[in-house]
Amino acid sequence: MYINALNFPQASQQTILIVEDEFAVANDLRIILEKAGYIVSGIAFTVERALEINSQQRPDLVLLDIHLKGGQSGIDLARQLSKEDIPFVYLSANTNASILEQAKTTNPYGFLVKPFREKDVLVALEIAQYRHAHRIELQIRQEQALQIGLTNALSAYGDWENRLLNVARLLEPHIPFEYIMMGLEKQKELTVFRPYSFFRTGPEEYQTISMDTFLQMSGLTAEKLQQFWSQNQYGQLRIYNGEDFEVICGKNSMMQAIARTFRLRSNLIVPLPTTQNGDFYLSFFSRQPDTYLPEHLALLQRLQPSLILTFDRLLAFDKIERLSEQLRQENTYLQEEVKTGANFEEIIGDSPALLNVFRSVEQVAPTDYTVLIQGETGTGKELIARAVHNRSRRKNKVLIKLNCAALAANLIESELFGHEKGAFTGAHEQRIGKFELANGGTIFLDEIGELPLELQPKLLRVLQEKEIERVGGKKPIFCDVRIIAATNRNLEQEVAAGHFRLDLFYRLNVFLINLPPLRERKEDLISLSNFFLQKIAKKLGKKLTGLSADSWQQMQKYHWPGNIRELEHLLERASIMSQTPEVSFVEPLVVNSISTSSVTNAVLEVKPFYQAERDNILAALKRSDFRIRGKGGAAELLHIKPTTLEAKMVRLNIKRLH
Ligand SMILES: Nc1ncnc2c1ncn2[C@@H]1O[C@H](COP(=O)(O)OP(=O)(O)OP(=O)(O)O)[C@@H](O)[C@H]1O
Repeated sequence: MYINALNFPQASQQTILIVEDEFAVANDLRIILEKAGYIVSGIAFTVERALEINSQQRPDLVLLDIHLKGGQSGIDLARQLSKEDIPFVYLSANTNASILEQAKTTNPYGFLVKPFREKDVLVALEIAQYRHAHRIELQIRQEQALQIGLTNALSAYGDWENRLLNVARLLEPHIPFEYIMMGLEKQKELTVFRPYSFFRTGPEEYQTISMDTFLQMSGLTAEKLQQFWSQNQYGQLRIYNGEDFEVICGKNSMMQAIARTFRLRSNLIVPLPTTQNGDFYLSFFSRQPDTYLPEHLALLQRLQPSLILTFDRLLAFDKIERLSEQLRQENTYLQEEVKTGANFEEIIGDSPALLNVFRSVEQVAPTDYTVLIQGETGTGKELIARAVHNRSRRKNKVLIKLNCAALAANLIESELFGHEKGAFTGAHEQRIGKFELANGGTIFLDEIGELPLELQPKLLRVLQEKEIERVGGKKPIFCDVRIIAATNRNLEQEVAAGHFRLDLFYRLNVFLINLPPLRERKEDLISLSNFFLQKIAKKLGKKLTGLSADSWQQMQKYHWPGNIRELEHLLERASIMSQTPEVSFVEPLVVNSISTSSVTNAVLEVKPFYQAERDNILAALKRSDFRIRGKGGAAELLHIKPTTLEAKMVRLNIKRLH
């Protein structure tokens, strides 16, 4: 632009209104303007007077002081002038930052800082006139640049937080705000996306407001926030200034909480309907009660189509990436499941004790309650967990099983919650954890009593907030997972011994299912034996008709410390050895329960529990020739799962012999 202030040909045609309550300043201005050939349409000391003069003669431009006598300020008048498309230049002296911020929101055509020189005034006027004459063209160019900037920012490499922060930076000069929130309105799938909020702390300075920060600043509890959030609803593109803002805050608790926390007084909301997971929205908040103008609305309306397109594409891309990762891991998991043959759900038995358990399963399955299954090893806790899942609304989603005793202590966290690439040595790729994998479905935490104390608060957080955080991750991820936990320990005793957190125990113990040991439901022995013999016959390709009377009698007397797993193993071994269709035990079942009254000092050497456990494991390993798995392996002798035995060996520092 070429400016020749002292020889402006159209100056004499222009009428200027001076709004200034200091007479000396106003008079100086009048002299400068008239000397340059402008016509001064009037001098007003107040907004009211300025409006009066304007109604008689529309000026070509207004020179406007920010601080004026009377109830209204120059900023109030500026808003009126904007509506009427009259260009204006502010005159100001020692104005503080907040007033300047407000003044900026009115889109002035220039600023003149007092005291000013004649030359400054004339140049400012010339620029203002030029800008006004070319405003449409300028606006189009600015909008195009903004549109390109927004698309680039959104498509840039990086995480959502950075992308959206750049979006906020680009929008702020056009749509002022102190606080901005961006996210998906119907966040059924919070895992895909959660809202991002930024608080403007200064020009070009923003603070990311995470959920935790917001909770701290607002004083809300996580539950309350979740409740407000779920009720949050946005309508169409619109402005809430002044009273409208108060009204909407009265109806929308989420908005009210934000407004109270950051002292906000107006809002502009822009929904961007995408084809992915509901509407994306941008919500601008300002500390001034009347910041948002129809022109802001109009600008966003013009930007809307390209923003929708970009968000749609990005969300779809994100979703595909996530789903394919989940699918890949689900596949691996299911393949493992099929290999372990643990996919059946046939629970045999009709003893009153077991029927009671069935009733509990029917009762709790349709709810989303956390279930805690307690029972000795081999009583069928996993079967019951599957039964709960298969009778729940989640039955078509995956049930992920995790044996807390069989995890290496240093990998447990990453197994449960996943990790980001580079989170620790060896984390070459991002990996989603079992909780994320189970999203929408159920997670079965077997041997929960073995969960290390330091991980218990993290599990508690999932139960309370339904949120997980990947190792090395920056943001929490929402997980809609039902939890079923099982233990063969008495968790209450574990709490008393300080091995298990009381708060976690209460969270898990919402609905307790006690699975009785086999010795308390011997009525089931017949049907269980028949069921297993049929299964074994098929597997071995042998004809098996039943058990010998002697074996049957032994079974009735035996106390079954390894419960149903022991029964199955015993029948399998006997069937293999059996020469006839009628199966008999090769070795008699030893009833080795000792009543406390018969215990003598010679029988009972008291050892620390871990020592006794260690000795017992060593004995089993010795007997099995250090074989853990398979028939006659140490795990079978101890009536525990091989994976559990392996974990115990690591914990008790028992090294394998190769
Ligand atoms: N009622 C039942 N009907 C048929 N099979 C059963 C029944 N109960 C248990 N089983 C079988 O017994 C074995 C052990 O069951 P499961 O693994 O569910 O026990 P658990 O209590 O989870 O054991 P642990 O405490 O060692 O984890 C499995 O092979 C299971 O299929």
